[in-house]
Amino acid sequence: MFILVNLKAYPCDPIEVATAARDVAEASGARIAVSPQAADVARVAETGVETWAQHVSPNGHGSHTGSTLAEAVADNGAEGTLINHSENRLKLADVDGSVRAAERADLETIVCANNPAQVGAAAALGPDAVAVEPPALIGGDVSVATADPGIVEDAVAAAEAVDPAVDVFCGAGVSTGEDVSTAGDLGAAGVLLASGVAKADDPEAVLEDLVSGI
Ligand SMILES: O=C(CO)COP(=O)(O)O
Repeated sequence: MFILVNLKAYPCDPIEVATAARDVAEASGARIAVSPQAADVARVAETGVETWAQHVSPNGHGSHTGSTLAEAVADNGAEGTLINHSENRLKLADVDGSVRAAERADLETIVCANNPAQVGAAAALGPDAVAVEPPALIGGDVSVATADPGIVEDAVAAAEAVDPAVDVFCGAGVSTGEDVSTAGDLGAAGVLLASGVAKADDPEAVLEDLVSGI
């Protein structure tokens, strides 16, 4: 199970979380990545933790003010990127463009989706993985795998029907090792989470609990 910690725009210290994630990954052998804001990608990557962007633009170099180029985040140490997070939704053509831009920059890709139908559409675009995150459960206390196990199973089936090579992640409300374990039992290859770590008083303790469920 891959654990990806999305720091969103939370007011946490990205270096504290990155350092904790690096240490827990090294000690446990688990794959843990941290996804900071674009401005923090370089210094998070410098800690040695696997670093992901939260978004990349569909365009390449040129007259595109406000872009987050896949090439730029890759040059600054990112190894992958989220695309189409529920809080940063794109048009279908731009999801495709962002996946292609990430591929050109050798970034791994996870395309987020709200429901199994969108998972199928996202899988058709050929990312490395898709993630189902029901918006109503994001930021809540109950894990998607507990609150709505059927949505995870249906997402796994939807991706499998389109492209069995595309992994399926789930996210929303994940905060414990038991949540990780339950997600794995439903067929998820990993979890996305944010508030459980970004808002924690002791992010390292939360991460240690999370990897206990792998
Ligand atoms: O959106 C999420 C991860 O990308 C999930 O957020 P929470 O873990 O805060 O529910």
